Amino acid sequence: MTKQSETILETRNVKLWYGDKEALHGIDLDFNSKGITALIGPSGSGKTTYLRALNRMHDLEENVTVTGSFNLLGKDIYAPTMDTVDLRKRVGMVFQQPNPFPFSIYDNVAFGLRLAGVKDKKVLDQAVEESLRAASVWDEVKDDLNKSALGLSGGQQQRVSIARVLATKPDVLLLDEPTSALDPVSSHNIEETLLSLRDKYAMIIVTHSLSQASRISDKTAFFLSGNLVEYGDTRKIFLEPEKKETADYISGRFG
Ligand SMILES: Nc1ncnc2c1ncn2[C@@H]1O[C@H](COP(=O)(O)OP(=O)(O)OP(=O)(O)O)[C@@H](O)[C@H]1O
Repeated sequence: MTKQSETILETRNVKLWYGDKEALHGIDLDFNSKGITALIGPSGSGKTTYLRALNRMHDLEENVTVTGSFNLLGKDIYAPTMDTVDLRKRVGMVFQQPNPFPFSIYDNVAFGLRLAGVKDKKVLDQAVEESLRAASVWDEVKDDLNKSALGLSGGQQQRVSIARVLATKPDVLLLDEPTSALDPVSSHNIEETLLSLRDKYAMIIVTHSLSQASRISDKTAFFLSGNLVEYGDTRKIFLEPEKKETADYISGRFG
């Protein structure tokens, strides 16, 4: 990371239950305002569960209980007064499957701004271009902005999904295995896009790919059975992990 960064998001003693099954057992993690944090760990270790708690996606499910503190720049994410639409603009989510809406590329990227009441065409045009440029897909789509986003390749759709999130000027981007449905070239393009954004945003990425985590992340958090086993600089986690479980996972002994 080249720029100075501060803590933007602090979580403490995060516990989460699906019904009466405790899936997270008290996670403490802080995130810098710039840079990429990878959440790694075997299947079922709680990575996605934790990620979705960060922008209250579990509110949409029944029977989920979340406790602990979630502090986004001094504001309690779970405060009853928190507007979840606003929260999800500030803490945007990119999913595993590219998920463009079935309308034009332009309308996809302008969606969040229009929802926020922006009508001025000049403002929208500028935000759409800036966001598509930031997501490294502008050159490929600039002549087709009025065509359906569903006609794009999976990799282009995923970069348009990233542009859609960037358009609302988030503080934090959550990325849930954003390349796992993509071919190697498209995955590489997404990684390059994320690297180009690391000096501007806090990004938290769930990934099953240890090579991806080591290539692109500044920090790595290793989850196991609903616990955070180890967290630190990615180089340190990969080269000199402190815990045996981390070393075993990194070296491919399980998971
Ligand atoms: N909607 C749900 N209802 C009940 N249990 C769930 C639900 N979603 C996840 N779980 C359970 O919570 C635990 C953590 O799952 P989670 O999906 O967060 O793990 P993960 O590390 O992201 O796994 P993966 O890498 O396979 O996506 C698992 O035991 C899982 O079975």
